[in-house]
Amino acid sequence: MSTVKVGVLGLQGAVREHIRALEASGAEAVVVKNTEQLVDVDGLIIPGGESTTIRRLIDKYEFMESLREFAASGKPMFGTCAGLILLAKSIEGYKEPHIGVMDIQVERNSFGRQKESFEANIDIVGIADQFPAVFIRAPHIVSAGENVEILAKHNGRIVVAREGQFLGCSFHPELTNDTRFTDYFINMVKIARVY
Ligand SMILES: NC(=O)CC[C@H](N)C(=O)O
Repeated sequence: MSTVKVGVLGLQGAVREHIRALEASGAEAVVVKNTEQLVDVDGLIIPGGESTTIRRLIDKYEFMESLREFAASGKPMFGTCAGLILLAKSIEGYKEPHIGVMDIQVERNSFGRQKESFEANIDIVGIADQFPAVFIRAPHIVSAGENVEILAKHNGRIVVAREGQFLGCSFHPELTNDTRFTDYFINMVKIARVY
């Protein structure tokens, strides 16, 4: 199977780190800075960073319609940390979601009583045992619709989920050298492209 091309939304956040991780996993990686580039990629990662800042830049550069069209096209999307918040259909304390395509409700900064950032080894169904997950002011998934598969929890809170083409996690897989999470998403993109 030929290489897949995966975009990383390049408005703010851990963009370079995802590019490096994708390349380490053998995919072609593109920093997406304008809407035309979306047409050209087989899958898209929305990185971690600051969800409110990314949202402001999505509006400023008029990305929202194209992102929703991308989702409607069925191509895989992977949101990490702030990216998970951007994909969610519901955000606790907010009237409106951002992109709002994945059937989950999230709460921001929800590991607040622990250190601001921490690492934990977690088992993720179908992806990895003992994955070194780096949490940085991380959100968690409060509830999920019936078509959402819960793939991992940490301290009883949902931190990884998948709904068909949408994959989301609370932490930063791109900040470790463990390629298993990125490999899994690349595989989703390969399968989506074949069928
Ligand atoms: N590391 C992250 O992406 C943090 C997410 C950030 N706390 C937010 O709410 O957007």
